[in-house]
Amino acid sequence: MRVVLGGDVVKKTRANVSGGYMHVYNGRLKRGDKAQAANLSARSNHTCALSNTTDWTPNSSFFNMLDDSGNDEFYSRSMRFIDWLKCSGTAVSTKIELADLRQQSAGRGVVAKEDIEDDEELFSVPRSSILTVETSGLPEAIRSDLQDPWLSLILAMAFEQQRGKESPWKPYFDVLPATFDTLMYWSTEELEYLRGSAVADKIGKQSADKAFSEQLVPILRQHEAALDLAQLSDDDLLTLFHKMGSTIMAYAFDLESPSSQSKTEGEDWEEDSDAGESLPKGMVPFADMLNADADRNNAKLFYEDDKVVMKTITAVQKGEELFNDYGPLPRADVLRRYGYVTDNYATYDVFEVALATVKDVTKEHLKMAEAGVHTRLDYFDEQGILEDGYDVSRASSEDGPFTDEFVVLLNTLVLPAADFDKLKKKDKLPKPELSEKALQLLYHILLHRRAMYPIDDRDSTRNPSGNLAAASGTSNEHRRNMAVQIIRGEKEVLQEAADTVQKLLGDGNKRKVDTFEDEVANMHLEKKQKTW
Ligand SMILES: C[S@@+](CC[C@H](N)C(=O)[O-])C[C@H]1O[C@@H](n2cnc3c(N)ncnc32)[C@H](O)[C@@H]1O
Repeated sequence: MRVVLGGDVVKKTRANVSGGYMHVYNGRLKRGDKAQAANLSARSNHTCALSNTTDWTPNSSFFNMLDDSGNDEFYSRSMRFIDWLKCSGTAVSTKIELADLRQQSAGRGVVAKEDIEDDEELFSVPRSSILTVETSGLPEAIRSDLQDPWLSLILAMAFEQQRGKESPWKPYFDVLPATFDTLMYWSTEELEYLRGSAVADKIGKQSADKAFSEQLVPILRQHEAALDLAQLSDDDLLTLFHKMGSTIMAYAFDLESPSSQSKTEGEDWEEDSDAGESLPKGMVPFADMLNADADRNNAKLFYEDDKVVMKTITAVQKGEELFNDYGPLPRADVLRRYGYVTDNYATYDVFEVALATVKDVTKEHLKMAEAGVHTRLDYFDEQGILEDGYDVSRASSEDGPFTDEFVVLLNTLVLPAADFDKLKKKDKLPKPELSEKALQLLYHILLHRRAMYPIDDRDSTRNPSGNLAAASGTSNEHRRNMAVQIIRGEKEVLQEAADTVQKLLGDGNKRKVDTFEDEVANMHLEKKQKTW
């Protein structure tokens, strides 16, 4: 049995995708080596003249978003960025181009303009062009006050952004997002569209505010004379830090040393969610222009001593988009961290059963006293396997819908007292195969969990006044549509879990009504009647 101490368990992850906040700002990050980043010499300013290049001008086919007037701000920013990349030593294959994917609501992306073979180099970025705490101009006195890699990079980026034209990174900042659809930026009303999903509890805005206010702001106030940044009000600083944090979450990489990159694409490995937290983070210009779409991943970043190299990991045909790997994320997490949703991640959808729900249903269904439930949970905790919540996956997922930890917990909870005492004496746990009693308990947990979602999709998309949310085409409508997909996905997973349990129960399943949904509807009705 896999034992994980708290936190999300990421199964068969190809990139280390950690969760949580400070941890909110934790995105598509890979394993790294602190020493490597520390060895980087401070970055010299990019001073090369822009807009003088020949092969990356608007007339070249490298870039395909020409508009008639040539005045498109999106376009001109892209061109300045391309110029800047060249100045900073980034080498790009002639087989790819930065593309305008706004029509697909995907911003910029990278597309093959010729067939590309497997394992071909797409571009390389010198380590000195990666924006890190060390390569930024953040004064040494401030750097040395900061230990946390997230907070350090947030401050370094905020510092560079605030320098405006003085910053060597200006053309890069100009192609980074100014606004976000990540959950951090959803209003309370918009978050209501996600009612039932555990994702809304994972945003962590308050803990970020606390870390910014208690750690970053005081450091800046101490070094006021040295930084323009310190002239901002506390509120403006928090806004800027959130913007930088959200950018890092969706764009930054963990900086690996070549020796640490031993795991290969497609290899099965597991990582607990905190593994990437302490690694040095960096913004890798151009590598972060690749979008991602679940299993359509066809490129990967490789770490060499003095540069990072993006290579294909499969043959790519002309016209195809190049995709990086953000990991096997449920759509709720893709939305939370990256602010978009595509069907291709649906296969990774989960719903979470909070430990509190397990406790409540156990007490109700098994008529067990609070103390009895706690004795068992305490034992589970002593064994180091108690979690705040348990993810349930698609029935078709490789390891099945229920994790071993969840199964063992349920089996433990339903044991008769004498059997539990025996188990405890032997310092053992039940086998990870659901007993019949555990299946019955699980079915009730699923019913309760399902009742936490609105009875139909329209309920979650009504705003608090009961009206359907804003008109089509608005940002609010876009967010509502994304939320509907998340909630539908989670409800599907719930239905699949219920089907699995019913199947396993077989003849032992003497339900009052035929379907899971009917039982949930009855529960809703009973609840309503009780409140009348
Ligand atoms: C690393 S950046 C990729 C470059 C980005 N498209 C841009 O224009 O800056 C990650 C962001 O790209 C967008 N993105 C990535 N993959 C996407 C996809 N398959 N569909 C839509 N948007 C996507 C999301 O906004 C995400 O937060």
